[in-house]
Amino acid sequence: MLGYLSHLETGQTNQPLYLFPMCPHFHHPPPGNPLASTSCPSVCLLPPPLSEMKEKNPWHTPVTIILTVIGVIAIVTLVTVAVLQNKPIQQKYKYGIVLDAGSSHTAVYIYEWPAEKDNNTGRVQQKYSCKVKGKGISSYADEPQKAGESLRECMFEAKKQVPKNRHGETPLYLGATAGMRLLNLDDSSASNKVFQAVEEALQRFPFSFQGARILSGQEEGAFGWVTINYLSDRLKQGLETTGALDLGGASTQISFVSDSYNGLESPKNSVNFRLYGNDYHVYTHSFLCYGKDQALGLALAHQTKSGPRTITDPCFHPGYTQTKNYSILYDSPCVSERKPQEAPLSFTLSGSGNFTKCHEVIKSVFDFTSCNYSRCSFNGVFQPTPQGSFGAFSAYYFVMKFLNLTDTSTSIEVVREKLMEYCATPWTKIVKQHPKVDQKYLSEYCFSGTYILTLLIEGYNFTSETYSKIEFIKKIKGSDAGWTLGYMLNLTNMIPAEAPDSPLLPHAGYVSIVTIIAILLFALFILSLRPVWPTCSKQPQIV
Ligand SMILES: Nc1ncnc2c1ncn2[C@@H]1O[C@H](COP(=O)(O)OP(=O)(O)O)[C@@H](O)[C@H]1O
Ligand SMILES: [Ca+2]
Repeated sequence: MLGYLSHLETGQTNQPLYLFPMCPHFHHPPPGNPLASTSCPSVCLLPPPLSEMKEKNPWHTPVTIILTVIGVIAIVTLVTVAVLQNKPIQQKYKYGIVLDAGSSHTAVYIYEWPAEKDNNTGRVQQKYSCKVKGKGISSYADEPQKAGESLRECMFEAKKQVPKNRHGETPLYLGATAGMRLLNLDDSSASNKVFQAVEEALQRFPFSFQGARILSGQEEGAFGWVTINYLSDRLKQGLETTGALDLGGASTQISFVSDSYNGLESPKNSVNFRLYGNDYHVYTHSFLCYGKDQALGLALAHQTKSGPRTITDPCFHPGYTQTKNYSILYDSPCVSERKPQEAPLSFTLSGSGNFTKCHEVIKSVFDFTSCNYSRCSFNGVFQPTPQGSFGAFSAYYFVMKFLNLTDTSTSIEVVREKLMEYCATPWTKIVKQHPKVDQKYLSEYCFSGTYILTLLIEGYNFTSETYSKIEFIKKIKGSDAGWTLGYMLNLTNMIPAEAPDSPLLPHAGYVSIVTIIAILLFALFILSLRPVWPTCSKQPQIV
């Protein structure tokens, strides 16, 4: 609007309408006293009449217009530069590959992290995972070549997933766990041959192969702990940590920080870390032979001591039968010494689906009698009382998820009742209810569920209260819970011992401050023009 005062004739009332665009609102003068309302409100700077304004309006002088335009351009440029300068550059990623050679199967994990911030971590995440077809590498003891070949399909996939220009610098690790630990105990030359075969296979890929090795039980437990605490950002923020419970096929790990444990009572159960400026004394233990597949072997060995031809197994559903070979069952070093002297070739197992009896059988595979420390879990192993929250992953998750028991706010008594009912369900009904589930897994969920509960409550001494602090998890923020990420972070030195220096302000804060200052400067510039504006000393003229 050009004029700041207009007099419009309204069609019907012929009332003048006064418009003061510089005032906070327009208003009509009361009838009979048109001038009364035309006086400028005290807070409003009343502009001069149009004729005067045409001469004096500073906005209309070329210098002011140029200055304003320059001012606006300067502010826009300043803010744009501030935003762009500090904006993370188009992300480029680096990669790392870890093969988890477990007792039951091998999985390939690819991790990625922003290329320019290796050390500032909290940012490594799983990009891709591939489950190798077939069994774990330890099952290829008699044909090691095939162990190498089994990895090829997933490794070709990995080659596609990592950009070509990064292949050469991408570290590739293979870590083997309890399956290979057992094979190594049983036949070290066979285990060496398996390693040779997988190394040869992996070296053929364009990545930077860093070797294949067996992780110690301590490493497996401790890196699982690092993974879940890293993924939940507890390490970086110095928060109270979460314990880690990993249930594999051949071994199981428990790792947590306890106020009552400084590492002195049983040094072999202690792992110390300094991460982001904090010291952690982590209690960890790995029980070889107490993964769920080997534990089933222990339970079967307990029931076949005398070499019978048939057994009634309470951990399998009523109506379930299976013939098992004695030599295969007693092949594992976990039970080989207990092989009955005179046994037939095989025995037939018939399920009876009795949770209470199954619980008794499972309890018999733990030794609760000896303890040379202040407190033990089982088999004479030192363990402080479980403390804080826990993440339970791998087979803990698979089994409890299947059984619909991942909600740990459910009391232990109710969990027992549910298992009792599940185990007692006839096998034919179970198969009908789950036609798509692999029958090997399906037949064992009653055993596995009962084993998990026994391991946690009687084995590790979780109580009704501490049980509710366990969370059964598969992934955290899209990355699988497991030892592999922690293993890679450790080997690539990606968690700094000291807290990294962070910028004074986060990016958003920096941009906001620059913007506010720019706006204030602009406002100042506008106000600096104020003295040449007219004030309320003059009354508006009514035309
Ligand atoms: N869907 C599933 N249901 C039940 N158990 C599963 C499922 N997927 C994997 N598992 C079990 O999880 C365990 C994984 O153990 P694994 O990592 O191979 O052994 P370890 O860690 O002892 O070397 C195995 O007992 C395997 O049978
Ligand atoms: Ca495992």
